[in-house]
Amino acid sequence: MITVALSKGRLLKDFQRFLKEGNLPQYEAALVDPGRNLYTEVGDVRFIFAKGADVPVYVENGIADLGIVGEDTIREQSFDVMKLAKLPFGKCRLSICGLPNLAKGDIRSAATSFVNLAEEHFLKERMDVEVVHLHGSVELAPLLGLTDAIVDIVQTGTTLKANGLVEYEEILPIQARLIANKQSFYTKEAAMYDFIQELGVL
Ligand SMILES: Nc1ncnc2c1ncn2[C@@H]1O[C@H](COP(=O)(O)OP(=O)(O)OP(=O)(O)O)[C@@H](O)[C@H]1O
Ligand SMILES: O=P(O)(O)OC[C@H]1O[C@H](OP(=O)(O)OP(=O)(O)O)[C@H](O)[C@@H]1O
Repeated sequence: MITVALSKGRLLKDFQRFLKEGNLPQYEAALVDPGRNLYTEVGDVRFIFAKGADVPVYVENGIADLGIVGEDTIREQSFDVMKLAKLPFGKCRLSICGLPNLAKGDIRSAATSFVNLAEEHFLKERMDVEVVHLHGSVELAPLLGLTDAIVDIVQTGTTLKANGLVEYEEILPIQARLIANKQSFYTKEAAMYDFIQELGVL
């Protein structure tokens, strides 16, 4: 038995579509609507449904052998896991955004849920920017004068446009990643390869 950690949000829906397109009905059917179930088993594969940010925690600690998580999650906080493959879904980007006509030199503060990634970028760019941590609805910050800019995920641009904000600079392209526990390939080699082979992502 191998355990695969999945998020319960948009990446689960994307993975379901991926399974449907990949003609893997046995797994797709099990994931259609887990409801309040936090795990399900299909043959020798157990899927657990976690908060996206917690997926790498289960993989790093060997509770899960594999996991599907956004690149942003495993870049914002480092985890001792194997990054196996980029998956063809969950595509978005982490960008600097703000009100129109904001000059780069005028950015003195930026709100974000990705403090480490934002501070890493501003340090690299030698920009003296105060990073303010928010947990969500980050677009409010420049609208209400909390910060000059934001560092947030942009996918379609709909949220920015709806709030009169513009995207200035992409700092990280993002897509879903398949990650693995470092010991699982030694202890469950055959089962790991069988499942990954079925997904066709390596
Ligand atoms: N518009 C978007 N907003 C946030 N994350 C996005 C977006 N588009 C793609 N993603 C990717 O999806 C991941 C989040 O998906 P996940 O399934 O973990 O949770 P969610 O859909 O954000 O729901 P929640 O975090 O509220 O449970 C992000 O880490 C990012 O890699
Ligand atoms: O470019 P768009 O397609 O508008 O997507 C970007 C928006 O989506 C996310 O918010 P959301 O509320 O969906 O997710 P969250 O709960 O992680 O903030 C993100 O924080 C942006 O606000």
